[in-house]
Amino acid sequence: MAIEFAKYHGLGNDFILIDNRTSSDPVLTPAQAVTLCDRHFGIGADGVIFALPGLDGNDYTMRIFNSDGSEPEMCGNGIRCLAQFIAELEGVSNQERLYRIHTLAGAIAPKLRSDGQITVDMGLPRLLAAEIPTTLCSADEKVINRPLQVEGKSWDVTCVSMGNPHCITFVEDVTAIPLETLGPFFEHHAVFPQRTNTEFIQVVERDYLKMRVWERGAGATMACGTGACASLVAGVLTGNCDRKATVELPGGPLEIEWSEVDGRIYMTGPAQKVFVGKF
Ligand SMILES: N[C@@H](CCC[C@H](N)C(=O)O)C(=O)O
Repeated sequence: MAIEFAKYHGLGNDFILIDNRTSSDPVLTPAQAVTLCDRHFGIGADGVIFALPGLDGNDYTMRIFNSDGSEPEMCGNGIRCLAQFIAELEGVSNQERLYRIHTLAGAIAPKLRSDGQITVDMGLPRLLAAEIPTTLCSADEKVINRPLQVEGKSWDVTCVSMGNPHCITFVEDVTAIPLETLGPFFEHHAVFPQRTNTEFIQVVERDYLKMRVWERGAGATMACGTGACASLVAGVLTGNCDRKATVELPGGPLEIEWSEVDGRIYMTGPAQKVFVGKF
């Protein structure tokens, strides 16, 4: 059986998109996703995203497998790509449109804008240790600037869940971080029972952050939408930044706002189709 796909990216965080609207289960297994994501023997991607029928009154459901086959709860860059992909499937791209998407992190609402950007209501950040989850402190406490020993060094970390877990640490210079060697030690640290995404953040201005990310299940990526949202929240909680800021990633900028009005996080950025194919 031939399966059609479209390749998309959000600031270089790239995905294989599958039209899965006729079935409520992904048409691929996690193992098949690993093969397709391989950059030498497959199509190459940070993950595979499935557009499934909506659940709980939502328009669609998003499921995603990381490039290692694990299934995360949410993906910020991925949901912008999914919204663009769905609009193309529906033949309504280039129009303003709001979708409600069921994810394992709850309902998420991406809005296609007339300027080509996509603004996503990412919901409320979750801050309690039990919600991350982490054993860094007791379950009902927030993890703000707590010391964590990694590779012989003490890092002050702040943990935020955007449905998926993030561990954020503020550094002088993001370019000096040996991401490939350090990243796996954070990801698999014993205090994170479901592993973690890790963001290294340099505060350039209170409204301009530079970020490098080591993603759970995908390694170093060019961008992470949930990571940018979690990092802005961590920046506010630690007094490092304003509630609205540009987060500059290796693949480009995301605009993030933690609304004072409703407490929700809003993320704005692009999604780009690269090519389509069949396998
Ligand atoms: N790149 C994504 C996050 C994808 C999921 C992550 N690797 C996890 O396992 O939580 C984003 O843009 O948010």
